[in-house]
Amino acid sequence: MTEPLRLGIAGLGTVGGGLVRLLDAHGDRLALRTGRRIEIAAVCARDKTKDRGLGHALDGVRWHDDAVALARDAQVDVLVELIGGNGVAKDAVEAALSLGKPVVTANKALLAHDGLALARAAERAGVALNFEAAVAGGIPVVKALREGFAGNRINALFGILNGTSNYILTSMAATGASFESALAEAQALGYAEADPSFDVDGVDAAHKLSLLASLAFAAPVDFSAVYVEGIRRITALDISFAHELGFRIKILGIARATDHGLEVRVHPAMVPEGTALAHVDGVYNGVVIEGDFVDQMVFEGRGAGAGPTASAVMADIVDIALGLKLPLYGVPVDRLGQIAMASIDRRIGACYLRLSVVDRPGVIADIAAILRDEQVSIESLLQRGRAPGEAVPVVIVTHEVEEAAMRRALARMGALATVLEPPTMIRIEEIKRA
Ligand SMILES: NC(=O)C1=CN([C@@H]2O[C@H](COP(=O)(O)OP(=O)(O)OC[C@H]3O[C@@H](n4cnc5c(N)ncnc54)[C@H](O)[C@@H]3O)[C@@H](O)[C@H]2O)C=CC1
Ligand SMILES: N[C@@H](CC=O)C(=O)O
Ligand code: NA
Repeated sequence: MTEPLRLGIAGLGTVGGGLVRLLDAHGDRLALRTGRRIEIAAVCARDKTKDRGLGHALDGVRWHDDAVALARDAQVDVLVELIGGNGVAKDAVEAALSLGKPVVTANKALLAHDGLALARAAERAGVALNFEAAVAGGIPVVKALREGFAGNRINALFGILNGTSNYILTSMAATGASFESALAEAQALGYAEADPSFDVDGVDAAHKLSLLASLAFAAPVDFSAVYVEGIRRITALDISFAHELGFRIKILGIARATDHGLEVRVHPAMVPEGTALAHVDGVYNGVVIEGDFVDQMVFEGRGAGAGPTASAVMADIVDIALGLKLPLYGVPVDRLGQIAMASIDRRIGACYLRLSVVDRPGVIADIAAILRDEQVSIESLLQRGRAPGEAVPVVIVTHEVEEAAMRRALARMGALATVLEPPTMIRIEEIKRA
């Protein structure tokens, strides 16, 4: 057996703790697989005294209070960054790369903002910067895109990329849980980000989507170019109407090459019931990738949580132990292309609209007139209940419409005195086969 591979683990929370447990359980198996013992040389976290329930797994392991000092520790061969965010995590990753040490990270926020510079630093140092855990948790989707799909031009990829928001939407639909209580459960299970608004506002999914799109299209996709909308405005009423109309509400990340550029968007969507993604529930993520030769492939698995995320982190460590080293975005930074982004205004697709209107003759006629003026064609209209003079919900499903026209119509409908709240619009995504 050759020299051990000595890890420095920065962060001992959900993922770091999971990794320690995984190595404790599978150290022998991993040594057989890689021909090297994978050992923890040093760790770093905020609170040295905290009981993390890790038994004796960290006995004799050196402790650092500072993640950069951990990265620089001469006994550390690989930095495993599991702190998160763009502060000390970034400093530690940069410190490791500058010393020619490979890095494994689960930090999508860091890579979505600084991935290009860090990819350059890793290439300069001639080491790997692996991030399988950063996207779709335990699903090996980075590996799939970087290796398995290498022979394809990718036409589109889309899916459910955030476990916490999927958990919330699923709980609201299945048990009638409130948004707040479902979020609290997801937090208690270790699924949520340190700032859970990243989960519920679509930011985390957008971080992940920008990474997947960069890999898929071999061009850096700036996170700020991603259109982002979260799930806060989704109500139990929308969920129930969705079911009635044959849909499930999911928050999707979509990256698709179109004639007017690359669409990269994250938003709640009505997903047809007969598709695989409609049944990806709870903390599970689902990713669909369309390659020109391989056609469509669907991946499903746990997108968050200690075990699945640690599994992805360990897969990256094993690659390093085996000497596998691939560029962050699949191709070296100086061979990456440029790609024009399509504005969300150019999206063409059907929409679900829900309006809270005064139950009074003529209201629907006013709404229909606006839709006619903006050339929005109605597929169906549903009014539930009867409450003369009071508020009632009206649901409209449109035919395909350009986003810009839909928005103009929404603004005009929202301005009607008889429309009592800003209208809700949820895009209907016609997903072929998957
Ligand atoms: N929890 C999950 O299911 C998943 C998390 N991730 C990513 O993994 C990373 C870690 O996430 P979690 O384990 O959930 O977070 P966590 O909050 O459970 O753990 C963070 C750890 O970092 C330590 N830490 C925080 N600030 C520090 C500092 N300034 N110096 C040293 N240590 C510090 C904390 O003490 C804690 O041990 C994040 O980048 C997150 O986005 C990725 C996939 C799934
Ligand atoms: N907070 C994230 C964790 C994994 O990336 C999620 O809920 O998906
Ligand atoms: Na993954």
